Amino acid sequence: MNHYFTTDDITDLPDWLERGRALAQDPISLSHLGAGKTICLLFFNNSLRTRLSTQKAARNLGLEVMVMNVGSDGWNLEFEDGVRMDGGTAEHIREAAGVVAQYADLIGIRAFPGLKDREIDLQERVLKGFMEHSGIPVLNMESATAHPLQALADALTVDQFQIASGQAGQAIPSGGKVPKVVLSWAPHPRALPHAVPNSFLRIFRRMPVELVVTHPKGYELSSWAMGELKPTYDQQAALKDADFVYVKNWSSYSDYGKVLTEDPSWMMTADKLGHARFMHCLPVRRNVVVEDAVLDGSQTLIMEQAANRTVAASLALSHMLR
Ligand SMILES: NCCC[C@H](NC(=O)CCC(=O)O)C(=O)O
Ligand SMILES: NC(=O)OP(=O)(O)O
Repeated sequence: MNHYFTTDDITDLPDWLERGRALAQDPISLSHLGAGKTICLLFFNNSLRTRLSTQKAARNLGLEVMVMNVGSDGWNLEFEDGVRMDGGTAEHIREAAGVVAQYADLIGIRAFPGLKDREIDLQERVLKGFMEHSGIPVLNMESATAHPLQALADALTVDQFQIASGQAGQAIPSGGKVPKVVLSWAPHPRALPHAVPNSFLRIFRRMPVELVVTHPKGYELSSWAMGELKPTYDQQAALKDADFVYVKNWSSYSDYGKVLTEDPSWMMTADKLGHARFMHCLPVRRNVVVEDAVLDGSQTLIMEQAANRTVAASLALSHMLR
């Protein structure tokens, strides 16, 4: 069963990037793949980009699309086995997943973490419940721990801008030096998940880049995300000679789900960015995470990232359909 749950489901990343470049040029070249099949997209949380780009990609592949805001319009789901359901949950994941599979050939799911209980969030009960009980391929549209569609779009974007500097598909500029990519934490008033930085690091650890992570103390990410990487707590030092700066807030992982600081000195500014390209997954809070001058300036890649979300979804769906 070909799920797309994390970027680890990509076995040959250079091949995916190459096929992504072709799909960006000719988005309907695989329109036969999904003919006669249906995908059901289930949203437990808000979305703009994921919802629209996944629908667009599905249609480009010839799929029929059904979308449901299951968080607000569906029944409250039970995930525990063997319980007496006389409380707040009306339907068990076993029936819900099996029923969706009666109407669809593929399922896409967005289900954010509660950010209250780390062990529960790490279980990925929604995504794994659908993977276990539906019997059909499942697409992760941002779960508790991973956002593999965003990360693939980000990898495609860096790859694309290295092509622009003359080294097609290598992500290596002509001088032979690999690009320096910096993930920089930013302040935010709310507690946000770890899915975006986790998947960003999981995929960029496999790219031919120099990867640097910077954040305040207390915001260390999991060893699953970081691997051998060590964070630097000095943002200015981290940003020196950067080629791509990826800005994102996340809440504490060790003091789980807490906002430890909103220190505005971590906000990205045009001055700090220097000559680097700016990246963010969006949605972004202006003048909290990043100042207007960066978002409205010429070094931003946010629209290219958003465009590549359709390419990423096409790659993931074609993997699932094969
Ligand atoms: N899908 C992209 C990011 C989604 C989510 N951001 C948010 O919820 C921001 C909401 C706000 O700014 O209030 C996150 O960080 O994982
Ligand atoms: N970047 C992203 O996933 O955006 P949405 O939350 O709007 O889908």
